[in-house]
Amino acid sequence: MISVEEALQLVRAQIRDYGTEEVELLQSTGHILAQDIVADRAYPPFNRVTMDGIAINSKAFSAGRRSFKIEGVQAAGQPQQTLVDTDNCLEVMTGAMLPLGTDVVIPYEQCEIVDGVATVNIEEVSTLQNVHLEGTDSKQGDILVQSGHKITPAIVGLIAASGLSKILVKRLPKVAVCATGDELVEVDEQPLPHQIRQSNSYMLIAALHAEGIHAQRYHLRDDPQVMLEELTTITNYYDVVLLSGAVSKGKFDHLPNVLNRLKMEAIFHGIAQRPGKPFLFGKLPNEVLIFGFPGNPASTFVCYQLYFKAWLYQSLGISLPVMKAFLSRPFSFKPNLTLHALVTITYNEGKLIATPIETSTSGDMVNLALAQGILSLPADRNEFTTDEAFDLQVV
Ligand SMILES: Nc1nc2c(c(=O)[nH]1)N[C@H]1C(S)=C(S)[C@@H](COP(=O)(O)OP(=O)(O)OC[C@H]3O[C@@H](n4cnc5c(N)ncnc54)[C@H](O)[C@@H]3O)O[C@H]1N2
Ligand code: MOO
Repeated sequence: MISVEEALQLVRAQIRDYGTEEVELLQSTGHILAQDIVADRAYPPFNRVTMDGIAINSKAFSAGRRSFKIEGVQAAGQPQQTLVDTDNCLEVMTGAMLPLGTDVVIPYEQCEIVDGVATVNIEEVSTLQNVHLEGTDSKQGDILVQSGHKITPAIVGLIAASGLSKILVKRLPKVAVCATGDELVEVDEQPLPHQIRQSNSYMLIAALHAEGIHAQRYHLRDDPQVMLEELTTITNYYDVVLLSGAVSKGKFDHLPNVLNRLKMEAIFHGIAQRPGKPFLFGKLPNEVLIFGFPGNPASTFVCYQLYFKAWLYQSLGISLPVMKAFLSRPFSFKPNLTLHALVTITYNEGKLIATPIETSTSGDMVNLALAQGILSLPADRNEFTTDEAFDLQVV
């Protein structure tokens, strides 16, 4: 068995580059930009009114004028108007262009309007108050988002503002998620007393969605010949196969043998950790990667979060956020294994505090569902105090 650190190194060493592809902007969240996003106009593109109210000329105000006849209304979406008489005002709406001849916006709350005349009840104004000046946020031609960034919803908004409905992104791997085991039935089936529903593949596919990956789901029965045939087809089409179950020592844990017959190079099988000890990782002659997660739900989940994501982020050239958190109470764990404790996370006096979730085994999917993070307690000791910070991955 290898250590967690060795396993992570071996996983990260299998970098893959799947090229680039064009995607619809609304399908791009979670992808990595493969082009710079350039401002096709300034931000904001014009002097933008930021309060509903009136626009005046500051010279009139300085000369002592406090009542302004309303010449008209400048709405958002209307071409720029001009204040004809600088002793007058125009009503202006948030998002409108600041009318020519005006340089101060006074909100309605500071005016009283009677019979088409706005009287202001303030004694001081400053030039360009309540105006978001053209080009303050960026100039035309500036790079707004650099290639290599992970696309967030706010970035989607900015790309839309830049006039692109399709963009170039790094192609994500094609992923198959395979549940194994004769005990598994479909979600909408009623299980017999000896059966369970196949929840791990749903958990994995949901986790992959957050990375922008839309995986396909398969169920492999505990029959080595059928498994071999199905995996032959699957591994000819997908870049990565995530399997759950059938990797430990049981009589029906056929996966290691079947993968061996597919000529998989086993990069490792077994990590000194809990959960997820029998994790099997390998690559096929056609470079397809195999993540054989142990079937217990917490094992599948933790191995996905720690190892698959480490590999994915490394391949995409982005960093997986590493945080540190303190235990909420002293903790002891006797086996010489790294314990990936499922935790809830709180914040106290500038520190992240991780509280281990009481859980029975790695088969406990009920308490797994409460986890907000994974706190990794190293294998080299058995007692863990509250004054040392440990690696935390938020899930
Ligand atoms: N003699 C030994 N037995 C076991 C060892 C060992 O080292 N020696 N390791 C234990 C550990 S640790 C784990 S973790 C499990 C992993 O076993 P497998 O990867 O072979 O998984 P299965 O036996 O197929 O299933 C384990 C458990 O998980 C349930 N399961 C499987 N797939 C799904 C799914 N898609 N959705 C929901 N639940 C699933 C399955 O029914 C079993 O209850 O092995 C220990 N044994
Ligand atoms: O890998 Mo197992 O997860 O310790 O139950």
